[in-house]
Amino acid sequence: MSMKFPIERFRKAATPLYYYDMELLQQTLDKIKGSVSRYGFNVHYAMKANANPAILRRISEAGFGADTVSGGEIAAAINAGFKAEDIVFAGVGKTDGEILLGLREGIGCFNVESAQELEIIEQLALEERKVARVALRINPNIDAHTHHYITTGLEENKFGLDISVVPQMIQKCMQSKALSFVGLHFHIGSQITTLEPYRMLCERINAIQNDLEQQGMTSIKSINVGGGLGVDYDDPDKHPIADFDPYFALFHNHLKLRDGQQLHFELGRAVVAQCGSLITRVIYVKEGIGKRFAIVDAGMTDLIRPALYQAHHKIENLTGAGRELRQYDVVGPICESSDVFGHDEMLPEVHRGDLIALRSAGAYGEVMASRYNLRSLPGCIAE
Ligand SMILES: Cc1ncc(COP(=O)(O)O)c(C=O)c1O
Ligand SMILES: N[C@@H](CCCC[NH3+])C(=O)O
Repeated sequence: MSMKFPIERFRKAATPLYYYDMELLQQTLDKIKGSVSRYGFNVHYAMKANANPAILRRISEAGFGADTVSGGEIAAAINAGFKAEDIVFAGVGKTDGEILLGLREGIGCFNVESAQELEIIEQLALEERKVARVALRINPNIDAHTHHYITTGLEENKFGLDISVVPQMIQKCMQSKALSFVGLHFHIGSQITTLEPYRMLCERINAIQNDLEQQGMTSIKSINVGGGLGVDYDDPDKHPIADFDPYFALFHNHLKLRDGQQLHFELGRAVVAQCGSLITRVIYVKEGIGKRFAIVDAGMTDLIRPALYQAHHKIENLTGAGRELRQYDVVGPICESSDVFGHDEMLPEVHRGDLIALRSAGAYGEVMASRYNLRSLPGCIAE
């Protein structure tokens, strides 16, 4: 069964717009909370996936923390009601200004990605007379078997620290009055659709913990395993809520947490992807040579995932019920040949003015929109 869309609202609205089904978001949040509370785990929502204020507020009200990657995200998280101590801050290139913001707001943790970054955080914390809580992000060299552009835990990737430098960085934290070491951070990639990479991650973390303990380092209070759980882009109505139970159970079963150690997750896509759709209007239908194009008013500026990762979002003609199926390339108005949402899509005959939904667009959709071609940013209905 397809999602129920408020089509009459869309008819009156300017398009393109992002539509968020807030009830589905709430059900997803309830499901995650039920699932993690069984094990006492924590979730920091990776707000890079979607920082729409209505979405952020709903997620903060549900009691999640926030995983941020910029000063802008820290500020937006605080505005949306996330408590500073529940905010973690990752990223390979934190600027001095962003670190200062994190220190002054008193965020929960800096996920540190290089030895030089640790030096700078220490120096700035000393100047500010603050203690920075830090976790070290380790690159576990695990293949997440996902798109090349969104794998993050391989040695060739820029993210995280090589394990060889971690003991001396923990020592540095122990010796500094401005640094407080809280734990280890990992994140292996995004849109991961099998649990095997996570099982490997658990084994890797178990080995790392054993090694560090043998070197006398026993003060790891928290383990953060990042996010990455994938969603079903092919059939969003079959799986409107991702398979959270086996995912959390895997960590419960395979990760050897020490007494009192906390486990954190940083899920983004699996929280918000399915509640969002990009709604666009057909401007023209054009007969090409051996092709028929449905030219819509949304483009790669509104949803860049197809152009950037060859991703496919399910396409539905919301206003074509009862019409015969015909084949279309669904394309946007941008002056780029990659501005294509779908090739050879079978859709109920498309007419000018029809409303089209690009499904599963709640994650890395609106937040990645740009003004290329000096277009306006897409609108939004969240209800
Ligand atoms: C450090 C970190 N944590 C969490 C996430 C969230 O990933 P996802 O949206 O795939 O759950 C990302 C993005 O890949 C990330 O870079
Ligand atoms: N933006 C990507 C995911 C990147 C995740 C951030 N590390 C996507 O749309 O799939």
